[in-house]
Formats: sequence, structure tokens, C-alpha cells
Amino acid sequence: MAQDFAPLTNDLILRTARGEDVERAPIWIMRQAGRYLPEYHEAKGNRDFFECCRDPEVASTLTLQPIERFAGLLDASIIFSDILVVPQALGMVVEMVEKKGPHFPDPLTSPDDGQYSKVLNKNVDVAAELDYVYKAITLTRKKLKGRVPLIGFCGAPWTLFCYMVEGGGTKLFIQSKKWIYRHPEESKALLQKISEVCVEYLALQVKAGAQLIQVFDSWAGELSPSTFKKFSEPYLAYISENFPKRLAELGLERVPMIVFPKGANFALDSVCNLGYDVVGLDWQIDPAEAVKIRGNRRIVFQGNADPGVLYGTKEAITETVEEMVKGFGGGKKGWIANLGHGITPLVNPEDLRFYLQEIQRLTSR
Ligand SMILES: Cc1c2[nH]c(c1CCC(=O)O)Cc1[nH]c(c(CCC(=O)O)c1C)Cc1[nH]c(c(CCC(=O)O)c1C)Cc1[nH]c(c(C)c1CCC(=O)O)C2
Repeated sequence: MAQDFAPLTNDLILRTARGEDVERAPIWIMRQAGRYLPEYHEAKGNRDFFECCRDPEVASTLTLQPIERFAGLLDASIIFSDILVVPQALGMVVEMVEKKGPHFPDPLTSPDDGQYSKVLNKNVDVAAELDYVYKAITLTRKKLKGRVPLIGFCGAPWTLFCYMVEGGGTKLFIQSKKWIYRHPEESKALLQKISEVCVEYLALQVKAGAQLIQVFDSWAGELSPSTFKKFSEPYLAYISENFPKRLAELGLERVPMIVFPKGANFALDSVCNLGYDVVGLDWQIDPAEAVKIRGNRRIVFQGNADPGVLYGTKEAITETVEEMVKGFGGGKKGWIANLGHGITPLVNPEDLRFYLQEIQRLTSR
């Protein structure tokens, strides 16, 4: 490692991800830095969202906010960035529209569209295009001073593909479905291109200081069992196979890999064979059922309470945590506590604190 970072004083999530027995389940929360925190709005001010991602000082400040607010209750940090920086690196314009979400003014409309071949043939300099992310990671590692490990991430090829063809969020996935059912080969070529960029991007995040990585397949649940096998799984497998190889080429040690194929519980059995150390679960699967499907495979689960429970009473939170802890077998092995998806806006941060405390209390026994 080129950088000289302080040694970790909490490596619980790394030991858990490697399948070791642990004293309690490690905890982190997807989207733990973000809009539910008043200090996020304060630090962001009226800066543009991607401007915050591109400014290492701001991005590292935002990454540290939940770690500072919930000191002793979070066992990992995740770099403040977005999955859509990869489409930007591929040459697409992406804007974040206040209160609306991401918008691509010029999405990929069809294989004959000039944009498609431009993106497909672009020689992406992943080191240069996303240099600001690596700088943010290195600065964050310095500021963390070894308190907790830092997670790097990217979007899964299928999820990024959806954004690139839809031009933003969607409920119907009309364009994505047109692409895969009318232009399967051209879709696969684009998915492959995205996968290659993701491998390099993740490896360079590790070089900069990321200590584990997560691949977010937020739209996996829009596919059928058959199309998930064709348009998502092969590319998730490409990443899990080639990312460690790329690390080795760069002289870097292997780091744990997490995959989160949201909504794809129908494919959990085969997702457990994709080559990832950790599989993220959403709240639509019973932990005990997931544990049964896992069998004796050396896979660690991550998740999975309904993020909506944080709008509930303390009693509802405690009951949910009790069920989750029991379902995952107590938390001494094989489980990283989280929510089943990102924390949502308007959650009271103190209710998140109670959720974290309850997990710690019920897994420390
Ligand atoms: C699908 C997706 C995106 N981005 C991401 C995903 C995968 C996870 C998931 O499924 O939720 C991942 C992401 N986005 C963000 C992070 C930062 C790190 C963290 O988890 O704390 C991470 C890991 C910051 C963000 N990314 C975004 C914000 C909000 C920006 C703002 O309005 O201030 C933050 C803090 C904006 C964003 N970015 C994206 C959308 C759809 C939106 C708008 C809607 C929303 O906020 O949920 C794309």
C-alpha cells in the first residue's frame, strides 16, 4: 500500500466478511450519509450534488458525519459518492435534480443512436476520469484515523444500464425492457463495457484506500429469473472474477466483496455461488429462509430490516431487531447488520440510533 494509514482499531466487519467467529454482528447502514441528517444539508449548502462528490474535502466530511454522530455504533463507513459517476466516466451527462433524482439529458435510445457507439467505443481512462473519488477515499482514510474500515462501491452493470437507457429513475422500465427484448446482443455488449470499467474503478478505489467493496444492483428485482441469468448475473460474476485479478496485478491484497441484488431473492441460491464473500438481502426475505438457502456455503449475509421500521415506534424497532437477530442466528458469525435498503429521508436520526443500539444490545449477549 502506497499510503501510510493508521491501523484499524475496529476491524469487526472485515473479520465477519472473512467468515470468522466474532463477538457481535458488525453494523453499517446503506445511505448512512445523506438527506435524513441535518448536518448533511448544512455541509452541502446549495452546492450541486455531484459537485460534493467531486470535492474530496466535502465528500470526506459527509462520509464522516454518521461515523461521528453514531460513534461506537457504526462499524464501517462508505465513501460519499454515487453509482452514476460511472456513466459520467463513460461520457454521459448526468445531473442530480433537487427533490427529483438523477437525470440524463441524452440517454441511450437505441443501438443506432450515435451515443451508443460512442459510449461502447470510448477508451475510458478510469484512473483520470474518477480521480476525484480516489482522492476522496484517501483523504477519508486519513480522517478516519483507523476508527472503522472504509467501503468503496459501484453500481452493478444491470442497474447502471437501466439508468443509461431510461435517463433517470423509472417505475415501468420501458426502455430497459425494449433494449433487452429487442436488442439483446447490443445490450450485452454495453453491459460488458460497463463491467470492465467497474472492475478497474473498484480496483483503483482499493489502491486509494477502500478496505471492502460493494456492488449495488438496485434494479435486479425488475428482471425475471431467466433474464436475471442473462443480463445481470454474468456481469456480477465478471466483476467478482476479474476484480481480485486486477488487485493482484496492482500488487494489492484481496478485499472482501459484497453484492446487493435488490429484489432478486428468487435467485438467492445462485447469487450465493457468484464469487462474492457477502450477499446483501432486502427485507422481502425472511432471514431464516435465506440461512436455509445458504446451507453450509461460506457466504456472509448483510441486511435486512425494512427501512420503513424507522418510521415506527421503539417497540416496533425492538421487535424487528429481535426477529432479525434470531433469524440470522444471533450475530456471532455470518451476518453484517444493515437495513434491507438505504435509509430514507425524513427518518429521525435518533430513531436510527435506537435501531443501532438495539442491534448491538441483542447481538452482544
Ligand atoms: C440507485 C443508486 C443511486 N445511488 C446509489 C444507488 C444504489 C443504492 C440504492 O439502491 O439506493 C448509491 C449511493 N448514493 C449515495 C451513496 C453515498 C454513501 C452512503 O451510502 O452514505 C451511495 C452508496 C449518495 C446519494 N445519492 C443521492 C443522494 C441525495 C442527493 C440530495 O438530494 O442531496 C445522496 C446522499 C441521489 C441519488 N442517487 C441515485 C438516486 C436514485 C438518487 C436520488 C434519490 C435518492 O436520493 O435516493 C442513484
